[in-house]
Amino acid sequence: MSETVDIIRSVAELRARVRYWRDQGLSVALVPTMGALHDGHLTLVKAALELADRVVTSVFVNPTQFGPNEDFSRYPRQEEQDAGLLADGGCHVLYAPTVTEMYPAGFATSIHVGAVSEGLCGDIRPGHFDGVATVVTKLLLQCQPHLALFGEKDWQQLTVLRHLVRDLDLPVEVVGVPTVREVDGLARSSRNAYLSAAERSIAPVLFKVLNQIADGLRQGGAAEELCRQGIAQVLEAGFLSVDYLEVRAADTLERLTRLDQPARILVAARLHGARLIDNLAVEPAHA
Ligand SMILES: Nc1ncnc2c1ncn2[C@@H]1O[C@H](COP(=O)(O)OP(=O)(O)OP(=O)(O)O)[C@@H](O)[C@H]1O
Ligand SMILES: CC(C)(CO)[C@@H](O)C(=O)[O-]
Ligand code: BAL
Repeated sequence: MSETVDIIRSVAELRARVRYWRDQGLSVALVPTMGALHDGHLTLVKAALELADRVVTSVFVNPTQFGPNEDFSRYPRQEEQDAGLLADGGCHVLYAPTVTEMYPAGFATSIHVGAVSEGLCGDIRPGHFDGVATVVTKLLLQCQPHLALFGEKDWQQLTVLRHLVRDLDLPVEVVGVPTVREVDGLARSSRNAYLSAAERSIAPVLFKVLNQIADGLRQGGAAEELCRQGIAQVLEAGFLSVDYLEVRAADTLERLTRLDQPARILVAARLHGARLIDNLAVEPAHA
């Protein structure tokens, strides 16, 4: 384990470091994050260290993926603590560019990934996935890693980024990492820090409902009815609203009525303190 992690803030310095590694024949993995690191992020770093010789973790709270009424200004920022966690986790470089390094004056380009960006979080957070696709393209071109790792917790994001890399022939392998959960099933998320104690005790109902719907689908149930019951259960538990609870094809994110192909059940719901998302894989018996 390293005791410190090198902090790099400029594209030029990051490029030089990665070129130096590549010249030595070392492989490089990038773990993009928005910081406030938790076990979910550290699991991505651990997976990256198993797959590559050198690991860069980026911490950048990307303004362009937040809507005007979202939590950009209050999103947790704790670089010193993040640097300590990354050092303990064996990460080699923390890449933490400033907003002006990432978006210099006059920046005017945006990347839109069609189809899989629409619906679900794409409808609820207009422009969100354009912001994500644009910043991830920049991070990939700045770092030029062999691999980039993303969490399955953000399944629509992972799907969008797989399409982005495929459609633009970006020379990087996208690796998805299964969701890391608390013991009661709640997906680890930086935004869990916004929850009050009472909300924290309600939050695991999301994972419970996802599992119930998966069981219902495996028994031949109709997706729409199972989701309708699930929404009622989430609201009854104390959530203020449900943005969506849907069964989609795992790869194309097309809406499914029954479990006739590998699927993902995806949910986003709001407590007073935070909007939480989660999802669960479910496969037909003879997929
Ligand atoms: N519980 C988790 N398990 C696996 N991967 C995760 C988990 N939480 C986050 N990640 C992944 O870490 C990367 C960085 O995510 P991010 O920094 O937005 O953290 P987050 O906890 O998802 O925060 P937020 O509260 O903003 O959703 C993404 O690829 C995300 O999918
Ligand atoms: C991929 C990402 C780092 C892009 O800002 C962000 O959307 C996240 O943390 O999931
Ligand atoms: N983890 C997804 C980033 C976002 O919610 O903006």
